[in-house]
Amino acid sequence: MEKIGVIVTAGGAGRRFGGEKPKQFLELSGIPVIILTLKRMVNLPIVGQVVLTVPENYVEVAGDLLSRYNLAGITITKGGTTRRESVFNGIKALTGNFSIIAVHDGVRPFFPEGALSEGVKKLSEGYGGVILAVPLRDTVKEVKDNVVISTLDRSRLYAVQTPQLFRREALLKGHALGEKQRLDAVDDSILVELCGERVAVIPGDYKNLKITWPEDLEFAEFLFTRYFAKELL
Ligand SMILES: Nc1ccn([C@@H]2O[C@H](COP(=O)(O)OP(=O)(O)OP(=O)(O)O)[C@@H](O)[C@H]2O)c(=O)n1
Ligand SMILES: C[C@](O)(CO)[C@H](O)COP(=O)(O)O
Repeated sequence: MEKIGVIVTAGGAGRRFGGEKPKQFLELSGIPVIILTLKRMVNLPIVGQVVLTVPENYVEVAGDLLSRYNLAGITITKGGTTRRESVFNGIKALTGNFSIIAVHDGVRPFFPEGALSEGVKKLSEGYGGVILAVPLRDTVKEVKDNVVISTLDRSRLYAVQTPQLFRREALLKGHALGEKQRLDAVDDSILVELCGERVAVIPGDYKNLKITWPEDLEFAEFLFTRYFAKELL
């Protein structure tokens, strides 16, 4: 099986979450979120190398955490001001010459276990990238000044998740464009899309929560206890 390079990006400040410590270092049942994400990632047979990005002033903290939780072989690098810059730093820190690179949010500890292998399978059909997404479950309306403009066709609307997998050249091309135009990209897929690459969607999971707002941590605690504690404790 061909191994892939993985960037776990955790270089953000967590402004929407708020608080002193970036959300990736907060704990679920006593274990830092970023450690849970890495623990579920590093031992997957498909993973050849993991690069972790963290805010510059957390590089040492992250190193100590990896030692404390016996997570060996992970390269730590400093993040950037934006997610795009952090991932770009991560790409530069990958030492293996992987033809497929996955990017994953450090604050999504509950990604589906088979996501990377499913993504690799889908990429082999000739796509530049593969992303995880789930169909929107709610009715969605466009609203302006508290008045409904329209009701959208939700059958075409998906909520996007990570991991996202890319052919190396497609990701490099996307990030080169992002650097050149100083784009503030919400994900890596958009950079690859802008280069004209086709990006496929495979099923994500509603449990693949991104910890963004304070109440997400409470929900994550529930998900952890209910579904993941057995695997991780
Ligand atoms: N400069 C940044 C910004 C974000 N991220 C990472 O990208 C993922 C998803 O981003 P988001 O939830 O937006 O994180 P933050 O930027 O930390 O949050 P906020 O936008 O609320 O400040 C997180 O794992 C976050 O750490 C990153 O590596 N570098
Ligand atoms: C890639 C991503 O996780 C897609 O959900 C991204 O980080 C989302 O950022 P958002 O600004 O919180 O939507």
